[in-house]
Parts: sequence; structure tokens; C-alpha cells
Amino acid sequence: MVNLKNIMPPQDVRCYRSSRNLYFAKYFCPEIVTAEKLEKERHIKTGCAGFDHILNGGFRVGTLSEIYGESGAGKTQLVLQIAAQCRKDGSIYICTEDAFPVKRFNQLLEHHIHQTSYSEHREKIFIEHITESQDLLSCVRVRLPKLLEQKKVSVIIVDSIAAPFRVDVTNYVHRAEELRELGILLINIAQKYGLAVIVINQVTSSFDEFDNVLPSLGLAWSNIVTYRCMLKRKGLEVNTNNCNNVNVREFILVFGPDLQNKNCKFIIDSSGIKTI
Ligand SMILES: Nc1ncnc2c1ncn2[C@@H]1O[C@H](COP(=O)(O)OP(=O)(O)OP(=O)(O)O)[C@@H](O)[C@H]1O
Repeated sequence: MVNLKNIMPPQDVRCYRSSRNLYFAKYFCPEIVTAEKLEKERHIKTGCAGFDHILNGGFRVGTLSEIYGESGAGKTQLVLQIAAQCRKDGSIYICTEDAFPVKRFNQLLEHHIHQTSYSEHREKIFIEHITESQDLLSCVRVRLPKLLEQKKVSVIIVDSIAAPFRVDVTNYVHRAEELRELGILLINIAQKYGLAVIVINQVTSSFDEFDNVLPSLGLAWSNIVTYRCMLKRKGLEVNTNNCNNVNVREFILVFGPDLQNKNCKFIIDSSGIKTI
């Protein structure tokens, strides 16, 4: 596994940072995502057939997807599984809360990757640990483009996007501006390098009319997200196969420009996520 901190900024990005106007011209004009364009794009599989079916093949390359849900709903499990089954190209995993869960990732690799390519695959995941919003922005502005010029990567995961922006928020306008810049930078990267960006978001203490928890970071962030999925804990249900109680969860596609709102139930075991 490779630490992103060792990667130096590219010359052109350093120039753009010194000139605010040029910087805005380069990074704040993302291409418009049309339905025709989406149709041609590749998908990053989730490693779970039921989820891929709802997402019409997986998370789309060139877009920014969000997975949100309460604690223990399985958000980290899902993104680890996505990183574990990206066999051909690498993945970038940015942790903003806990350390990267190596044990869980290795457990998933054993199920998704053949033993012979196990160590080779471990070399293809680039891990960064960032806790401050400014550090996250600087990583996305500078280190990610540098790395992506050198390595083929198919997915960037941020676990979670909320943590660096939830500490000591006093200036909400400034936070909204930072989130907007971050979102646009990530979408530009997704389109330029042909990869999918998947971020985990936490929930607020508010509920919608159906008693579902709401994602944090507000409207400023919601407007940037292309696909939004929710994971939900449903509680214990009897498994008809072995008559034991299993912890059932639900995957819900909340919105996507070209997809219907659908949902499915799933469980988590050592091999990962399975729809039921
Ligand atoms: N190997 C495993 N076998 C069975 N269940 C597992 C396994 N690994 C994880 N789980 C289940 O997944 C749940 C945790 O999922 P995960 O950490 O992905 O949740 P999360 O939504 O990311 O939570 P948080 O927001 O607190 O990080 C655990 O409560 C556990 O029930």
C-alpha cells in the first residue's frame, strides 16, 4: 500500500494555485453530464449483483456518488468491497476518521481476489489519512492529479466526506464554498481520468416525512452529488436457509439522473455484502 504524501505536486497545478483567476478557470467549469454521455460511460462494480442491478451496472465513471446512512449500516463495508474487487486498475482510499481497516480489507480480498494475485492487488490501493478540510482540498488539488498522471486508478473513495467539515463549524458560508470546490475538483478528476468518485457521508439528527435520517452537509453538498444511495439497518430477521436470526439492512437508490429509485435488502458476512 502506498502513502500519497510521497507524491509531489505537478508544476502546472502549483502555477494555477498562485493565480486565483486561472485556478477558477481550470477547476470551476466542469463539463455538463448529459444522459447520452452517461450511457457510454463504464461502471465500477460493487461486488454485489443486487446493487449493480439497481445501479444499472455499478457506480458510473465520471461521476461523484454518495453513500450515506446511520452508524453500522455497512457504508465502509461497501466501499471496501468496491476497492477489493477493482482487479485491473488501482484505487485511492482517503480515510478522514479511523485508520484504514486493513484486516477487513484483507478478509474481503481473500473472497474477491484469487490467492496468486493477492499481494499484487494490495500494491494497487493508495491510502491517505486526512482529518482537516484544507488538507483534503490540497490533496485533491495537488497530490491526486500527480498520482493519476502516473498510475491508472478506477475509483477514488473518501471515507467520510463529512468528518473534516463537521469539526468546529462556525462559518457555514466558508464551509459551503470549500465543499463546492472539493466536489467540483473531484468531478473534474473523475471525468479527466475516467474514474468513479464514491464518498461516504454521515447523517444528521433530522428525519424526512418517511422517518428516514437525512444526509449531513446540507444543500450546498447535495447539489454536487450525481448519485445518492442510502444504507439502512432494518433489524433482525429469520434467515429461511439456516433458521438463524440475521441482521438485515437495506440499500436504497435515493436519486440518480438516469435511474429509477429502487431498493433491496442485504446482509453482511465475512465474504462481504449479499442481497437477500
Ligand atoms: N466480517 C463480518 N462478518 C459479519 N458482519 C460484519 C463483518 N464485517 C462487518 N460486519 C457488519 O458490518 C457492520 C459495520 O459496518 P460498517 O463499519 O461498514 O458500518 P458503517 O456504516 O461504515 O458505520 P460507521 O458510520 O460507524 O463507520 C458491523 O456492525 C457488522 O455487523
